[in-house]
Amino acid sequence: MVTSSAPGKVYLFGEHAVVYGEPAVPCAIERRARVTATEREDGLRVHADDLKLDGFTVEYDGDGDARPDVEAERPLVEAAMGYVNEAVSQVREATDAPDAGFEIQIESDIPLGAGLGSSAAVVVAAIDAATRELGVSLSPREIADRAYRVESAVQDGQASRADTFCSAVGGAVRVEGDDCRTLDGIGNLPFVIGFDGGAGDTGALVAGVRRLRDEHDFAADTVSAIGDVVREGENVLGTDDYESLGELMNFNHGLLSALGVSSRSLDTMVWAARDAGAVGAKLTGAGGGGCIVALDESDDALTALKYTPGCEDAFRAELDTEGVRRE
Ligand SMILES: Nc1ncnc2c1ncn2[C@@H]1O[C@H](COP(=O)(O)OP(=O)(O)O)[C@@H](O)[C@H]1O
Ligand SMILES: C[C@@](O)(CCOP(=O)(O)O)CC(=O)O
Ligand SMILES: [Mg+2]
Repeated sequence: MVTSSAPGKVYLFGEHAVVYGEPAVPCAIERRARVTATEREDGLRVHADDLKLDGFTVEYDGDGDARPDVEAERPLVEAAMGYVNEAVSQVREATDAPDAGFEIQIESDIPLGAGLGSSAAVVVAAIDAATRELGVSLSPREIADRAYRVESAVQDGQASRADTFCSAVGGAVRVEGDDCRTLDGIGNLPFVIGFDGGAGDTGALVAGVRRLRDEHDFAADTVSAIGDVVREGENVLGTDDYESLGELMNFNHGLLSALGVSSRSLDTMVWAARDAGAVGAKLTGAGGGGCIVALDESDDALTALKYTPGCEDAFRAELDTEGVRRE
């Protein structure tokens, strides 16, 4: 039995545009998914108590047929289980054990589908735990690469390496296409997170941006403009010029909003944080609902968010310099 954990993340800049080759800067945060893998005879048994569908267990027989212990529509179960299924396929391939069976237990402090990278954290931790369980230890970069293939498969071929690389190596990173690097000397930015209690469908939101980008030149320009914001942000990162960083975050949010991935509650939280003095605020991740990230050294934005109707939870997020690790 092996337990591994991996962190979630916020995007300082660049989500969505990163799918089309623009750079992005996600930062790992101290909220983790923990996955325990135990080898079993055959098939796959998954316990995911945090997965809404209110916590359920799915057992797969040797033929890959899912038998959930709750009444749920099959497509719903399959959608929920996609990441774990694909992660186990990657483990079987990496360990050269096509028939390996696993009991997988998932526990996570990262809200699901909220833009904090729960999918990447679960997949990265699952690949690490299950490969180690079979006596194979992959480097964080190899795990990141396999986890990327999982996200790509589940999101219909439309994913970037950003979330999975960030979760595997930790800290602040920069991803542009296949080029993935760690950013040194960033330090702890004063991140405040607001969570509306909801979630967005990453695959559908990514597909929506793709459609707009295919249909309109101005939408393609909007995606490129996000890349420009990131490139400018890189010049400021590592300095203590939070004002400029914040201004660029605000611009990034506006561009994401133009691409249709914000929501009323995300906008409300963004404005609550700004009105309380945050130097910048934007949605993080795929959008549609879920989380915003604001930059504020004082406690004012945090307090304001806690009293903002529609904001279910607000908390500070510390940079997590550690990526995937065995527990
Ligand atoms: N604790 C968990 N247990 C099982 N599956 C999880 C868990 N957390 C995340 N997942 C998987 O990740 C999906 C959410 O990923 P996604 O839509 O990319 O949002 P995000 O990565 O922003 O949280 C869930 O639908 C589920 O399949
Ligand atoms: C929208 C996107 O850029 C980030 C999605 O992040 P999350 O799964 O919502 O945490 C998609 C991707 O990079 O694969
Ligand atoms: Mg995700």
